[in-house]
Amino acid sequence: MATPYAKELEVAQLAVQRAARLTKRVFHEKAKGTVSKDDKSPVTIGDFGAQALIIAALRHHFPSDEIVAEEEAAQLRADAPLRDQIWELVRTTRLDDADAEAFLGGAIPDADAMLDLIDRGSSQGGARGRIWAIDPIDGTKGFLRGGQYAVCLGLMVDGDVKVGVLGCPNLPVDDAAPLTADIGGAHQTDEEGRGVLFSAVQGQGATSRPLGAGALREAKAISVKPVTDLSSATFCESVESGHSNQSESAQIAQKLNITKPSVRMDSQAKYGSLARGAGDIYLRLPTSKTYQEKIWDHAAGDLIVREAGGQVTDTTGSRLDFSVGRTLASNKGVVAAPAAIHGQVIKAVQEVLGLSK
Ligand SMILES: Nc1ncnc2c1ncn2[C@@H]1O[C@H](COP(=O)(O)O)[C@@H](O)[C@H]1OP(=O)(O)O
Ligand SMILES: [Mg+2]
Ligand SMILES: [Mg+2]
Ligand SMILES: [Mg+2]
Repeated sequence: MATPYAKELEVAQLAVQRAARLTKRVFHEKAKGTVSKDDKSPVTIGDFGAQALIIAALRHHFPSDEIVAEEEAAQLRADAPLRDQIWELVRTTRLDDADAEAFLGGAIPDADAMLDLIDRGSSQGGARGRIWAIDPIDGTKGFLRGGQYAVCLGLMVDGDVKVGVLGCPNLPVDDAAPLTADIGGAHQTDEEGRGVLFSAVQGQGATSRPLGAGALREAKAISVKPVTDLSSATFCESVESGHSNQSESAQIAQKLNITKPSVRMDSQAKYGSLARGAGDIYLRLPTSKTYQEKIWDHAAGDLIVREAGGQVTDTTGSRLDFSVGRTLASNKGVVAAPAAIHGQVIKAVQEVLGLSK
């Protein structure tokens, strides 16, 4: 019997790898074609281009699947120079391996087809059927700042995440590298030391491999690091204080007798770092009563950490619920940690947030 979701996994891994290749080209450009969206958050030509490439591959293999993606093409339809800049990027980005490129369905025919593909990400999500969640660049602020970012893709079936893939071009390849916020010293070029592809299928464990430019590279099984002494634990959180309450996380760390300062890192790279034991705890504490986390910001990371032996819940201790639409409308915040200590962490979170019963 074939391994469940083997094809979805392979398509997702190669699609993320190809999209990451496009984002790396933009990352090294001075001008990243940044425009601001109606919610004032930034988006670059890399976000749009990566979304087009990923959706092209998904449509080629799974044409009747639904897609929830962060970006939409409306702005591009009204801005021909921006559209053409993105089209040039998309047209010229492919995997080095001809078989892998053909497997993804080959080139997008023209700029209009590219716009239509970007707009295929408008599903409202929900609890029924096969729905992909795409964040083409998660951590756009990190991307613009020269920090960490991630190309994120997850597949939900009836609201339950079955496949998760994260492409993290700026994380060190070495799973054992200490967790640092910066992207490695100047000596580390892309090729030699950076770029990781994390993936997981429900019930089949989690892996990491070097992010390649062609066929998939050799994978290694990964797992969270068992924490014996909490006081030496490393906890990570957003760089952006607007995305997570950093004073509350400091109080929680104090309650847990954690002495090391937090590692502040952009994007779902934090989930990947936990899954391979580089970080121990991820705290994402609400900064507003109304903000609802997007499903594309968490689907892949949630599965990868849990398949690596971690536990991921919101601040009340409930699992993240991906079945209620484009957002995690029934959750507040995120707490991720090795399963053995998650209960202790949640207790401290609830005491500090005043949620304890
Ligand atoms: N108030 C908020 N609370 C939590 N996450 C937020 C908030 N505002 C934006 N985000 C999202 O945080 C994600 C990045 O997470 P991190 O800070 O850990 O890198 C982005 O996808 C960003 O969405 P957006 O793309 O709309 O800005
Ligand atoms: Mg965004
Ligand atoms: Mg995001
Ligand atoms: Mg994004």
